Amino acid sequence: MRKKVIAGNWKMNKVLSEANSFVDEVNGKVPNSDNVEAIVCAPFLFLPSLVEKTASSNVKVAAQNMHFEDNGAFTGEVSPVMLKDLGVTHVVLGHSERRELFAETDETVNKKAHAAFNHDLTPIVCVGETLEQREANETMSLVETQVKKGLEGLSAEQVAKTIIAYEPIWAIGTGKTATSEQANEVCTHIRNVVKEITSEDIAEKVIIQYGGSVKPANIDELLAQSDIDGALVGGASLEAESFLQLVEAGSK
Ligand SMILES: O=C(CO)COP(=O)(O)O
Repeated sequence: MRKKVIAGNWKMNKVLSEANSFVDEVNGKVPNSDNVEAIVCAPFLFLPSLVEKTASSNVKVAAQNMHFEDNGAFTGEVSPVMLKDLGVTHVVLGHSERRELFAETDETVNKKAHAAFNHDLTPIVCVGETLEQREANETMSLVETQVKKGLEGLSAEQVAKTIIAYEPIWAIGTGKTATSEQANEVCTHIRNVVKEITSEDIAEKVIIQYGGSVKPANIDELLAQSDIDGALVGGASLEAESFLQLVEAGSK
C-alpha cells in the first residue's frame, strides 16, 4: 500500500516567529509511521530555522519554488544547491499560482524537476485545470500534457520518487472542493499517464496528491479514494491543530 503524504503549503503567510511556533507545536505530535509523511512547505526565509527545529522530528521541510540553475547571475533567486545545503528535502514545483503569476511553464517545471533530482530533492509537481478548461472538457488532456512535459527525460526511478499534486485551480482557496469522485477520476488518469511513460510497477508506486480546499472535514473521503495518496493543503495547513488533524487522517 502507498503511504499518504500530507503537505501544508503555507504560501506567502506567517512571520518567522509564527512559523517557529507552528513547528514547536506539531513536532512531537506527528507520528513516526510508514503510513504517513508530513511536510511543511514554507517561505525561503523560514527554511533554515524550520530545518533545524525539525531535525529530530517526523516533519519534513519543503521550499515552495526554486531556480533550476545551481548558481549564477539570477538576482533574487534561490538554487537547489542552497536548499540541499540547508537540509531541505522537498520542493514544490509548478504550483498554479507560480504558473499564473510568475510565468512558470511546463518547460521550466521540467528543468526544475531535473535540477531537484540532481541535488537529491524530492519534487512535488503540481498540475491542474482552470474552471474554463474543465467546462471545455480539457481537464484530462491538459493534465496529461502537464505531467508528460513536467516529467520529460526523468528516469523511471526518478518518476517513481516524484510526488504529483493534482490541484484544480477552481478549487484552490475558493472553498469549492472537487468531489472526491472528480478528484479521483483525474488522479487515476495521472496514474495511467505515469504508466504510459514508465511502467505499471512505477505507476503503482507514485504518490499522487489532491489539493484544493482540503480540510479536516473532507480529507477522509478524499483519502478513501483509490488513487489519492495525500493532500497538498493551503488554508487548512496554517493552524497547527488542523494540520495535525490532516496528518492524523493520513495515518489511519
Ligand atoms: O493551493 C493549494 C495548496 O497548494 C490549495 O490551497 P487551499 O487548500 O487553500 O485551497
